[in-house]
Amino acid sequence: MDLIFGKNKKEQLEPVRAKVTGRIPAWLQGTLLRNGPGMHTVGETRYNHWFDGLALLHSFSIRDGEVHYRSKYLRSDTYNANIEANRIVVSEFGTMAYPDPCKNIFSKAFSYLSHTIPDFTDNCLINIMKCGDDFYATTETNYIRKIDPRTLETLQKVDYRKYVAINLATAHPHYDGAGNVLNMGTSIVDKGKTKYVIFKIPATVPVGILQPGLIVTVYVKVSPFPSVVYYHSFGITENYVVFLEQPFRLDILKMATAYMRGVSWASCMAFHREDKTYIHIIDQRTGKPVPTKFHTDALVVFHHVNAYEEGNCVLFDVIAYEDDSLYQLFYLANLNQDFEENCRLTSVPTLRRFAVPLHVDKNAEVGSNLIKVASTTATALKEKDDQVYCQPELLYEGLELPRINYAHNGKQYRYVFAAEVQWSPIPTKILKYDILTKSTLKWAEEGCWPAEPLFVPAPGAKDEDDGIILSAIVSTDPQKLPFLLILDAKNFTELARASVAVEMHLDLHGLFIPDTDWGAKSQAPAEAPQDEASDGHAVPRA
Ligand SMILES: CC1=C(/C=C/C(C)=C/C=C/C(C)=C/C=O)C(C)(C)CCC1
Ligand SMILES: [Fe+2]
Repeated sequence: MDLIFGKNKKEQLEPVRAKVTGRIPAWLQGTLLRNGPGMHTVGETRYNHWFDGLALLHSFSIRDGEVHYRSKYLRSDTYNANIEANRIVVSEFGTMAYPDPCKNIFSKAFSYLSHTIPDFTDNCLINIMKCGDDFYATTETNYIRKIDPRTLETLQKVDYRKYVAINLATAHPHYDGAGNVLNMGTSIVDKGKTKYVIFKIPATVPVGILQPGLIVTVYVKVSPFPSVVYYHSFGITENYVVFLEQPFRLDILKMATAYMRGVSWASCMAFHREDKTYIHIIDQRTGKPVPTKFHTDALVVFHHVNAYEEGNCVLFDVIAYEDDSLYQLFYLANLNQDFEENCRLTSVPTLRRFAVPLHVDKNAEVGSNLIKVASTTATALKEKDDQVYCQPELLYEGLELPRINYAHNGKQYRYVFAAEVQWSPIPTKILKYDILTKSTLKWAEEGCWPAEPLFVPAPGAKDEDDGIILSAIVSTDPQKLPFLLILDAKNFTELARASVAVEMHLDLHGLFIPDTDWGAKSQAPAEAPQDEASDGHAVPRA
């Protein structure tokens, strides 16, 4: 397992041509760009957690039935400082690092006191964000790194704090129809208060870099210090934002002393199973929340799947856990040979649908179900003190890394594409879940670990599932090369696979850039391949 998780991956700087079998649809022209941790050891030092690894970008360029692969480490300030020192000198989620190991406790304390809130890492390893014509690697701190999606070169470092008062921001922004970015962030101590901020980055950002003043704050929710909710994503409907105040919290007082105590940020996070989860529904135009206090049981959600409005309700779907075991399992010490034993989730990720009434009749009877929508069995029960208790509908058990046809984001939809996971967090299958018929289609192959399945719509698509699924597959079998899998999203049959003789890493998230999307200013990139497929086999043209 260390081969897949802990081993440092080599970059593939020159595009390498993949060996394609099957037929790639002629319309599929563009670049699949993805991000994830690729290096966990620097010199003699090793990160503790898989989410700490240095960001390794990789891309599959698909053009005229051919596929070219390349990968490059994000040259973040963190990467450069580590490589120069030949050891880990910047703290990450699960690893606290000390730039100068000779410093005693007093100088450590001084170093802390001179940074009331630490300058977090710019190791943007989680996702890729599109802003106008620009692309950024993202993580959950205040930094994003602009990248060149063609060459995977690292460009400017952008500090969100220059534009909006936040210390943390999600790596899962949303986009509206005009391409404006909607994201959420947290200001951890602003005049003694914690603020959750919804902000917008207009798509008209000038080519180059974010400009001050271009980020517009939409909503700020304030909660008393020191409670800081940890959240990894949020949901949007046409008019609302769905924000889950889950009892999975960062303890700011612990964080303030973590550096001195020599413990990681991750150790300052805790799940409080005795608490409730509060559901906030915020009007995007006014920034005002629906005033009723909606709550549900304690849960942990990393990924929102989709949300939409129906019959005076907001319906929203999430992948929910009953504890925080997911983050515990990704400590590299667990991801070793005894992986099967060490790596059992104590709670299986489940797809759950919540229904929240937008208007609550003050006279409704206590105990009555306020949901009149026929499409779900989720309930919202009126309580004595005008609170509403939401009980979700369980749709499917054992899935993570959900994706949808993004044209249906915020709207009614039918299909969830995801990786199937059971008691271990490692995906072994790709799955299509039909919410209407509650049926599934699956793809699996011996020893194959699929990445998040990404849906790309076919041109002129009519049905929600008219298109293909892209997933990068790594294998536990050393004889089997990693490959890009292309499935027909309708019936889940394999259309093609593109194998590459490289060390591919298990990644997290990414996006597909159709060639038609490259800014008018530039052409789709031409590849100058180092020809891997020149072994005489014909590369089929669709
Ligand atoms: C560095 C750092 C953080 C990083 C968190 C990361 C990197 C989380 C990654 C989560 C993933 C990959 C989840 C997948 O489902 C915090 C805790 C926000 C705050 C303190 C500083
Ligand atoms: Fe994520």
